[in-house]
Amino acid sequence: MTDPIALPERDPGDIPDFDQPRAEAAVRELLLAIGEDPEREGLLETPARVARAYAEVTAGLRMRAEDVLTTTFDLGHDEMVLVRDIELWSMCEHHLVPFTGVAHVGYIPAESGKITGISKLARLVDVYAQRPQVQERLTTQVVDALMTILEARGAVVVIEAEHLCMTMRGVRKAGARTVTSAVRGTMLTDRATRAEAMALIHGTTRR
Ligand SMILES: Nc1nc2c(ncn2[C@@H]2O[C@H](COP(=O)(O)OP(=O)(O)OP(=O)(O)O)[C@@H](O)[C@H]2O)c(=O)[nH]1
Ligand SMILES: [Zn+2]
Repeated sequence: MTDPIALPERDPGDIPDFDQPRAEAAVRELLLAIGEDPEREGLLETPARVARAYAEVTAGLRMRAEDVLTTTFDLGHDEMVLVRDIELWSMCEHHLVPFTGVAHVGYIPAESGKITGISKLARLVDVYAQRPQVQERLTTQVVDALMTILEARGAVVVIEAEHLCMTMRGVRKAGARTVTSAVRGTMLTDRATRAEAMALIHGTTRR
């Protein structure tokens, strides 16, 4: 059985284009299944709208991490870079409802000092967030991309998110936040570095 967390990365080239008519037909079916009338005025455009919304929130399936981490500079900077509180919207693959929160993404550049633009770290989060996901996989995919594509010496990703499948339905526990973290390379092996990253993430060095 394949490990549901460590899903093998699919090449976006192997993923068919978003099938708008098929998605519209499925939404229409869902409306019928819940006992609604897809022909009533307010719902006439709904299948097309919902389909477009799904295309948007799953756009990451057709994107490659290496295509967003393109801009790299050789600044000779080899100290930690960390972007905190990157807003995040993703979709839980179990219920297809959103989970939302923040990602904190940090890395220690390669010795060559190869770094990327800070906005690219936020784009990287979106590449993996805009797909049906589980939070654990999202976390490890982002950290592994930093290690392989930027050849970072170390990397850390912490995600704090609220899952609507836990708040709007099911167990209905509003406010519960799930925290996941993934740590690689020197961030894992060097205690001081790791402590520095965690202090930055938790904002204890802010003042
Ligand atoms: N580990 C993990 N679990 C998740 C994530 N998103 C949703 N889940 C959980 O996936 C589980 C699916 O469990 P099931 O028992 O099959 O589904 P369910 O009957 O709808 O479960 P309830 O949500 O408890 O009502 C639930 O416990 C969800 O809370 C995630 O990102 N990571
Ligand atoms: Zn869910």
